[in-house]
Amino acid sequence: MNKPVRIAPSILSADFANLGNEIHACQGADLIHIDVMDGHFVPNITIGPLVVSSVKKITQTPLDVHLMIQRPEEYLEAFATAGADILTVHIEAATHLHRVVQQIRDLGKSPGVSLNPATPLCAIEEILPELDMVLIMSVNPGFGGQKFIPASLDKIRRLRAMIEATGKEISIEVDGGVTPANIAEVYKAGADTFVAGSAVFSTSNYSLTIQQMRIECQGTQS
Ligand SMILES: O=C(CO)[C@H](O)[C@H](O)COP(=O)(O)O
Ligand SMILES: [Fe+2]
Repeated sequence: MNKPVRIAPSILSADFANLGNEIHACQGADLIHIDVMDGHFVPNITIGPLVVSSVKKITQTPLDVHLMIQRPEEYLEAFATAGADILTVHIEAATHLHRVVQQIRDLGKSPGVSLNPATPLCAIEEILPELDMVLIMSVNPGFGGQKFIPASLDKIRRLRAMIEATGKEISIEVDGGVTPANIAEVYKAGADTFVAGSAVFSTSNYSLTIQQMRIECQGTQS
């Protein structure tokens, strides 16, 4: 069976002064990816729950909230109330990861765990069966518009094998430097969910770019 394809435009690269229209122009997106940065875990500050709740009011597309923050447990409820559908925390930022994942479930949200490029897959071995999604960072988190780190492909392949061994359906999301030119390779490696910030928002027709990225993946299916 062919793997599903989910395209998640990252609003980090959108025009924040025109955010509602920017999101509406992403017709065909499966998720809206929202990058939350605290200036501590990563060297940048972006969006809080207030913006998430405004976004929630103007779109029915599920919100994929990527928390690049220290002490994520202190903010989960605020982001859940604001309208996040998926809440992804970084393994490097959560000391009691099992408890954090449980908290996300208890809030009725879908839990994801993200790994920085230098974090080995063995770090998620124990928690993997509890997750709905693993987010592989294919750049160092903090900024949009960076180049895809090629070693991420092998990491995705190895993660797909780990997931198959659990017998569960767990998504692999890839974030950073994904473009129409490399998405097919990332899909073939085993990913099913693709964040695209600059690759979407630097084009004149976001919807068409999203469609093109999906077609690139489907072209690899037999
Ligand atoms: O989490 C992120 C950065 O930390 C962003 O989601 C990511 O960088 C998307 O931007 P681009 O597609 O331009 O690389
Ligand atoms: Fe992200």
